[in-house]
This record gives sequence, structure tokens and C-alpha cells, in this order.
Amino acid sequence: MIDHSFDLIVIGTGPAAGTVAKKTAESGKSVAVVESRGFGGTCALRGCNPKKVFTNAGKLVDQAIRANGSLATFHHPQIDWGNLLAFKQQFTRPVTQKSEASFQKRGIRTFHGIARFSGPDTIRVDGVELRGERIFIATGSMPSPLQIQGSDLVTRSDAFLEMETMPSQVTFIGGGYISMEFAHVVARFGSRVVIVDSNERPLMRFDADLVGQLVDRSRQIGIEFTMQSKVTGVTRTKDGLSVSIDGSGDDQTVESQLVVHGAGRVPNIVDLDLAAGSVDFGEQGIEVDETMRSVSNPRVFAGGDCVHSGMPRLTPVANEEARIVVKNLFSETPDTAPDYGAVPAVVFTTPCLAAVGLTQAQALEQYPNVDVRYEDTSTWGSVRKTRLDCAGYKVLVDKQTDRILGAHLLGPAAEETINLFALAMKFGLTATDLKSTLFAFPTFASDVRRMV
Ligand SMILES: Cc1cc2nc3c(=O)[nH]c(=O)nc-3n(C[C@H](O)[C@H](O)[C@H](O)COP(=O)(O)OP(=O)(O)OC[C@H]3O[C@@H](n4cnc5c(N)ncnc54)[C@H](O)[C@@H]3O)c2cc1C
Ligand SMILES: NC(=O)c1ccc[n+]([C@@H]2O[C@H](COP(=O)([O-])OP(=O)(O)OC[C@H]3O[C@@H](n4cnc5c(N)ncnc54)[C@H](O)[C@@H]3O)[C@@H](O)[C@H]2O)c1
Repeated sequence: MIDHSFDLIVIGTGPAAGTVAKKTAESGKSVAVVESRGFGGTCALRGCNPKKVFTNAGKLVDQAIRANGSLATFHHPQIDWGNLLAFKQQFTRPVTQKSEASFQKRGIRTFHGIARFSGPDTIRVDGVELRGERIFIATGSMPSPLQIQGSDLVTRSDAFLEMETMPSQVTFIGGGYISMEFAHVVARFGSRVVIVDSNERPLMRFDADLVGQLVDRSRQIGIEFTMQSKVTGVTRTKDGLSVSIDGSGDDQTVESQLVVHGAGRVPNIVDLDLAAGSVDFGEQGIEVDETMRSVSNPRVFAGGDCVHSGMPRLTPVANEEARIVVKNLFSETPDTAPDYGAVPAVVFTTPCLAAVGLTQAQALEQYPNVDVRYEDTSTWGSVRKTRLDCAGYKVLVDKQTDRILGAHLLGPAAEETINLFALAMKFGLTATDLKSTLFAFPTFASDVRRMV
């Protein structure tokens, strides 16, 4: 029996869901949202935003240590984990209540619990049956299940961001975004940090030369890398945890008090009973066409981390897909597709590593004449003034058109400067256009003229 009917039911309350629910309600439609955890989604509660508070702390201590005695004098700059957690909670604690209120203020009905399909246009949540003219799925992603003994002893990123103290020995499984970002903070807190990754280097999707520089810097601050190795099990010992590592025949164990999951995320769709809703899906997520509509159920749209779009699972991607869903949801002929442009990505280590567009290998494969401009910029004045000795760039330019094919930055303000390249690539600016632009001086942006 149907308890309530709506024009639109939205599952999730992260960036993708929020935009679609609010814009649709503002257009006069009746909307319900369903959330199984606190309202607000991963980015605001357990991802980008709280993470940035932690990485800011790591960056500040790093700056203080390397500038000590030259730019200023500091006595024992250090992270106080308890204070840091309390400060982070100033940002995260109000989110749940504010987020739900912002839906309700627009007349959106809010439901708490796990949403499950009970038919092609019906959802069950907490014993209530809802019918939707349209259903938008934006359930995000979750840590990939670890098929290892003792997987229940591994701490996930959401629990890591709520830890009241940080122990002295920490092991990270995987060498991707999460491990590298957290490891830089934990190392600056003063703990022993080990990263175990199955590849030959961490951050495989980023430029190998710049990752090499970042790994050197990471080692200088005490991070140990165990590469081409897999964690095979975690067991409890009297002092903490013992991590078993298989390094292709070279087995070893590492003692830790904390083992953190940084081994990738998968679409969070297991609880939805998508088969009951006739919604096709695969390992990479919900199958959608280019309008973000389910390929198998025309009433259903999906966006963000839970879909198989081939795009990186990042907040700006979720936002763009939501913008498109708003346009297509109630259209007789949905035909608008996302315009992702070149999606910039940043690893918030100290310094940050940032990238947009093609990698060197992709550029050389796709274009006959590529100018590869790579330089270690640690000797540049702008970098030396920060007392940092880890910086570089790689810019890939199509020699035929002078267009930027990819930009890869490591160093101070890389996380900001990359946006200039994203803008240039989206609007087809050439290397000469960038070179001829007057940027304020002395800024890191003004270094762009030397890179192109
Ligand atoms: C530690 C960490 C750091 C990150 N840092 C960055 C960063 O710096 N920059 C960046 O761009 N991206 C970052 N990301 C990725 C970013 O958080 C995601 O890409 C983004 O949140 C995806 O948004 P979404 O709307 O698809 O889903 P989410 O934000 O994940 O929201 C999905 C919501 O759906 C709810 N839900 C799931 N299943 C159900 C169900 N069956 N019923 C009801 N509700 C359900 C969940 O509880 C959740 O609230 C980070 C992620 C993590 C984990
Ligand atoms: N700054 C950001 O934008 C940011 C930050 C954090 C997370 N995220 C999002 O969250 C996702 C998940 O982050 P992540 O760091 O968990 O994943 P990731 O995909 O970035 O990296 C996972 C790494 O774990 C390795 N790995 C997997 N299983 C392993 C095992 N058993 N043993 C050893 N190594 C193993 C992989 O080789 C890979 O290098 C990211 O892909 C991104 O979408 C983004």
C-alpha cells in the first residue's frame, strides 16, 4: 500500500542529491528525500570539508618546521589531536541539522532510514511505502570491501576523521588519495607511518615524475612506503595490531596501533535492491545514459559517486551531473548531457599535487606532436621563499594547435593554480594566451607564464 506519493523521490543528501531535490522543489514539484545516515552526505560530513581541516593542520606544522629559524622562530610546533578534532567538529556538527532544515524550508519531506526499491516507481523506507513519478539515486560510494583476515580491525576514513587521539604507529592500506592525505597529517603529528600499496608507486593516476618528487618529500618527513605489496591480514596483538604483508614472495609484518583503509571506494548501491526497481547496475555503479537516466528504468535518474560514468568520483563531478539531472528529470525529451570539461583533481598533501587533463602517456598516445614541459621548480624564487624544496610542473601542449592538453603541478598553491589551467582548457585558451596574460606579481599564478 502506498503511504505517500511525490513527483520526485531523492535517495541520499550529498552534493548530487541536494542540488536535485532543492531545484526541483523550487520549480513547484513535490519532493521527498531519504537519508540513511546524518543529513549532508560524505563531502560535508566525512570527506572533503573535514579532511581539509586536518590537512590544513599538517600544512601549518610543516610550514612552521621548515621555516623555523629563517622566516620565524617556533618552539615545538605540533598538532594537538584533541583540539584539532574539536575544531573540525565545529564544521561538521551543525551540518546534519542545518542540512535537513534547508530541505524542509523548501517544503521537501524528509525521511530517515535505508531506502530500498519495492517496485519500478516505489521505495520502502522505515516501514513506509513511497511512490515517485521520478526517482533520483545519489547514494555515493563506500570503502571497498577488504577480502582479508581481520578486515573488521581496519579503520575507515569516516572513523579516522572522528579519532580523539592518534597512536604512535599507523599503517595505511593503499597509496591513493586518502592514504597520502591522511599520512601527511599523521607524519606531521609525529607518528610512524607506513603506506602499503600493490602498485609500483602511489597515486598511479598522477604524473610519475611529480609523484616521484612527492614520495621523496614524504620519505623526508618519515613516511615509509612498502610498494608492490598487499596487506593479507590484520591480527590483534597484546600491544595493538599486526599487519601481514605479501610483497610477492617477500612476506613481512608491521606492528601498528591503527590500520587505515585507503584501498579505494565502490558505489554504495548494495542496500537499494536495484533489481526490484528494474535498475541495471554493474561493479562500476548504476548504468545510466548520457542524460543520467537509468538505461533500464526511464523513471529513474542517478548521479554522483554511485553511477558508472567513467568520471573520477569527486564533488565537482557530482555537482555537474546533478545540474544535468535537474534539466532532464521532467523533460519530455531529455537530451542534455554533462559538460565535464577537464576535471581538475588535487591530492591535499604538503605540498599539494594537482592535475587536469591528459597524462603524459595519454597525450603522447593521442597526439602526434606533444611538447612535454617538465621542470623541478624547487630552485625557483617563489618556492624558495616558502622554504619548501619540493615543487615541479609538467605541462603538455599540442604543438599543432598550441592548446594545453594536460597540466600537472606540485608545490605551493598547486591546488589553486591548477584552476587556471582548467579554465584555459575548458575555453580552449592556448599556451600563448596564458603566456601573454598579466598575472599579479609575486604570486604563484604568475609562475604559469614560465610553464607554458
Ligand atoms: C575522506 C574523503 C575525502 C574526500 N575528499 C574530496 C576532495 O577533497 N575533493 C573532492 O572533490 N572529493 C572528495 N571526496 C569525494 C567526495 O566526497 C564525493 O565525490 C562526493 O561526496 C560524492 O557526492 P554524492 O552526492 O555522489 O554522494 P555522497 O556525498 O556520498 O552522499 C550519498 C548519501 O547517500 C546516503 N545513502 C547511501 N545509501 C542510502 C540508502 N540506501 N538510503 C538512503 N540514503 C543512502 C549516504 O548516507 C550519503 O549521505 C572525498 C571522499 C572521502 C571519503
Ligand atoms: N582530494 C580528493 O579529491 C579525494 C580525497 C580522498 C578521497 N577521494 C575520493 O575517494 C576515492 C577513494 O580514495 P582512496 O584513497 O581509498 O582510493 P584510490 O583509488 O585513490 O587509491 C586506492 C589505492 O589502494 C591500492 N590498493 C587497493 N587494494 C589494496 C590492497 N589490498 N593492498 C594494497 N594496496 C591496495 C590501489 O592500488 C590504489 O593505489 C578516490 O578515488 C576519490 O574518488 C578524493
